Amino acid sequence: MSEAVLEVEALTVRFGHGRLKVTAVDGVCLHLRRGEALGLVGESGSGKSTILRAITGLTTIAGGQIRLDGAALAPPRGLAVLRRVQMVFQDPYASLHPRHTVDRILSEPLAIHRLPDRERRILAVLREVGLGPAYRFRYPHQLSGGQRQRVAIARALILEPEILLLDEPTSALDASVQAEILNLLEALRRERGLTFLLVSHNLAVVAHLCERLIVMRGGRIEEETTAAALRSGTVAADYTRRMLTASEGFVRRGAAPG
Ligand SMILES: Nc1ncnc2c1ncn2[C@@H]1O[C@H](COP(=O)(O)OP(=O)(O)OP(=O)(O)O)[C@@H](O)[C@H]1O
Repeated sequence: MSEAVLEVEALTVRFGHGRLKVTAVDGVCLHLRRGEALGLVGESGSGKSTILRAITGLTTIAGGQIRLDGAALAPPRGLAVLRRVQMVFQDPYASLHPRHTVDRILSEPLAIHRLPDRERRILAVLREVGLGPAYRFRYPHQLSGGQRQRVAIARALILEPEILLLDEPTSALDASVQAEILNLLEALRRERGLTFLLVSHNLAVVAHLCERLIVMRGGRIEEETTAAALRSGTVAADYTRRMLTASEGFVRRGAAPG
């Protein structure tokens, strides 16, 4: 078994001041091995997105440590770290600049990271996410929701990251498009040997992409389990069982997204 590429140790994140202080993440530990896909599930407000934001350095941490290949990350994140760990957000409508073409959206990270071969990289990554060169000079409003999310994935991939942090990557999409994007992500992980940390409220989505998952509740880890245990309904915590029941039809339909 390979070593952990990403380690989160006793991560604590707080927001607000005084009596309004909220502990959004409370001593969370998680480890990701290279090439693994780990899911983070849990009710709204349980701290899932905050963990991803803390890893990328978008959120200041109050305690704990985040390590990449054994090296502790300090704020602000350097370009080398940002290149290795890329994030894909839920809403491709909000995450793509409305007045920038796909070409410009994909060129920007290359310019920031001073990567050569712009032309070759853009055409290659568009092909990889299933969009031909015809899409290169379109604006986001000239794309469907699924195509926009493909562009958002291409923008992350163009830097050749090792780890993708996926924050509800399919929940803004129609069910049929969700399945296409999940299949694309699965293929990319296999072909590029990527490591995924996926946040989703949808247990079927997590079971589709991840072998292992962590159930969050109130900023803490409630249970660590596997997709196989979810499918067979053999989860330990009552809370996880209730989530499973609430994910209507999950057990009956197996791990199909929807
Ligand atoms: N920037 C912020 N300022 C203040 N409080 C915040 C901020 N970001 C998150 N929180 C609070 O931290 C807690 C955890 O939020 P977080 O977004 O991580 O939850 P989540 O599990 O991702 O929820 P959801 O599934 O709804 O996205 C919540 O109580 C939220 O209100």
